[in-house]
Amino acid sequence: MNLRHPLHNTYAFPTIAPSILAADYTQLGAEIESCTATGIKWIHCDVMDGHFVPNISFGPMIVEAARRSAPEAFLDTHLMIEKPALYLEAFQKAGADLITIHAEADPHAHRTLNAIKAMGLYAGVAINPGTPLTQIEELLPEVDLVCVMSVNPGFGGQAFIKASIPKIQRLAAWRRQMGLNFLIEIDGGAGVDNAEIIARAGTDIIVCGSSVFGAQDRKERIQRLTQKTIIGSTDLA
Ligand SMILES: O=C(CO)[C@@H](O)[C@H](O)COP(=O)(O)O
Repeated sequence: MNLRHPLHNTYAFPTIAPSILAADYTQLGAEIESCTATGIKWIHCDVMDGHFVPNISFGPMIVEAARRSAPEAFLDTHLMIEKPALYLEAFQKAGADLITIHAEADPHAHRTLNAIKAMGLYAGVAINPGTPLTQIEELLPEVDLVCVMSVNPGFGGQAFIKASIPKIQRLAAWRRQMGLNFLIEIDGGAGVDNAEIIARAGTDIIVCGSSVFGAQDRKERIQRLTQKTIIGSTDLA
């Protein structure tokens, strides 16, 4: 039996989470509003430091701008940075609801995850495509969310790594066997062509960057993505 995370009381899963990494920053507010106007309730913020990943994106100032653009949205803040513990307070002040750290970036991930929860935020752990699930086994009882990277982190618009599907299926099986309720997120290369199979694997949150922000007709794209996830999760039930 699947245990329900408390966030199920507020959000319908599976959900699409647009990643603002792919947004047009000359009009970030309008970009975010084009998603929330279509019913999107989760916004994914990809923070990159140029050390943990070979690219620099943005920091707390943009997360804070996203918060002002979407006061009601759930701000899912994915830290692809070294020493994440140093920046928790800055992202909390910026308005993050959930902070995800990378298992590979923090030798004290257990302590950092508990520090996030002690701030009253939700805590997530992410793993790269080359990182086995066994590396986070001991962290699973501590987290609200596991983010399975389906591309090597650092850039939007990359091809989906298919081995992420059996990885999600194994993680969903562990969740059942361990009696845990963490949410499962996939990040990278998701779109209309694979949203259904991703949802069918047991994914709760499907991060979509270029698929959403690359679409001229934002509403139509979000509706199609949502439809695909519903079909996939219905098969699951
Ligand atoms: O986080 C990353 C890369 O590190 C990206 O995967 C984006 O969050 C999603 O972008 P698309 O792959 O959907 O363009």
